Amino acid sequence: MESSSSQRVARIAAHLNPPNFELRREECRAKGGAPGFKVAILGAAGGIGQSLALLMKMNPLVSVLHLYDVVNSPGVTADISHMDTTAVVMFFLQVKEGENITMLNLLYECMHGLTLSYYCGVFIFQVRGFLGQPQLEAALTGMDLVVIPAGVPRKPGMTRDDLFNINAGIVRTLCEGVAKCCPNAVVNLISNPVNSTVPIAAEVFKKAGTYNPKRLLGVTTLDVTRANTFVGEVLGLDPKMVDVPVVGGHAGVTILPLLSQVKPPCSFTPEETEYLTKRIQDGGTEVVQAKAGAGSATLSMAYAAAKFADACLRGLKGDAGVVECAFVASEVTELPFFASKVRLGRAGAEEVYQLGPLNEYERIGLEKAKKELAESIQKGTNFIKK
Ligand SMILES: NC(=O)C1=CN([C@@H]2O[C@H](COP(=O)(O)OP(=O)(O)OC[C@H]3O[C@@H](n4cnc5c(N)ncnc54)[C@H](O)[C@@H]3O)[C@@H](O)[C@H]2O)C=CC1
Ligand SMILES: O=C([O-])CC(=O)C(=O)O
Repeated sequence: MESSSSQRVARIAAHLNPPNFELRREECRAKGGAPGFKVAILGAAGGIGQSLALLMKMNPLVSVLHLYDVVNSPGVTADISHMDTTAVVMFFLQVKEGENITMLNLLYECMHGLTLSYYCGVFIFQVRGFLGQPQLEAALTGMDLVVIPAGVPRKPGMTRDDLFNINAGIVRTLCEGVAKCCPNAVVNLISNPVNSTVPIAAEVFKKAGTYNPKRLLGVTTLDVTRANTFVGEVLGLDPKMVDVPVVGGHAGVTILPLLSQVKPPCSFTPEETEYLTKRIQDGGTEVVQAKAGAGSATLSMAYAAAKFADACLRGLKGDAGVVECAFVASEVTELPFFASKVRLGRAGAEEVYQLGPLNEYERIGLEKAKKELAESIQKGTNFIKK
């Protein structure tokens, strides 16, 4: 029989390593085997990258965050690293066989006045910064998830395709790094034009012999968050309650909201359908014009990217039923890539869902979307192949 709770804790602590109140620095480090995923953001000092880094720093599924950019990443890293979020606390008990000590006993005793660190390993969230091409490999090595918002944004009057000439080369270089240093990582590609940059990434990975279509996902979540918001406004519902599938791609008419499949089930007048479809398709342009030369959506995009990255991590962790729209390798249409709902799991995009029944308005929209998508996909593929 234990004479008192504190004696018992002292006895447990004698079995721990280190057996004192001080945590050694190396024991505070998130490392192989520590809980949580390793995530890199490439383009982390940009408009999207900075806010996304902040949101990922708050995600309890992440234990290591690498921030890479060609400019300013040390400053962003120093700044983000001072956030006191997410020390993932994990018990590493070394209780002798037959000691019959449960977690509940321990928690109870913690609550009775002894410091938690006395018998816990604390894996502190790490943020590390990487600057410029020579540090790309270090930034990528060992990552589970790589999120790529690197590249130039639109100015008023430009299409996303106008960004191709600059962003195609940036995406190629970064994906070559992924193929070399973390070929099994899940990649979330944000850089525009997504309809072409995803095919570019696929060709880079094929060339390197590392292509796994389940692990390459173009991020179209912002189209969904816009659709949920605008539909919520029309219906007078909290957007959190609304689920609008948005399929196709991520530019103009390739963005196809399926308003006939909105949850909760509802109907729209032809005028509402026309208004909502146009507003969702032109959501990016609406922000570009409002920013008047200062870039495109960054805050809502960082929110959407963080939401999508979290879904990917929950899938990797083994959570069931994680479903999001994304632009992926697909057999849903005759095109090699298409955005639709996908189920995220340990393998990445484990299942790509069919579109379901479309109404006449959506069938016409689908044909327009496929025509433009085919050209954008071919352009991306040719950039690497030719
Ligand atoms: N998929 C989507 O739904 C959305 C995509 N975007 C796209 O995301 C991209 C980034 O947008 P913003 O963050 O607003 O632009 P930004 O200009 O604010 O930031 C881009 C960052 O990328 C960095 N960068 C440039 N070349 C790089 C390289 N070779 N390696 C690493 N980093 C590099 C820049 O230094 C900069 O910090 C744009 O292409 C934009 O069109 C934007 C909104 C939504
Ligand atoms: O419109 C842009 O250029 C940025 C973007 O992709 C979006 O906001 O959906």
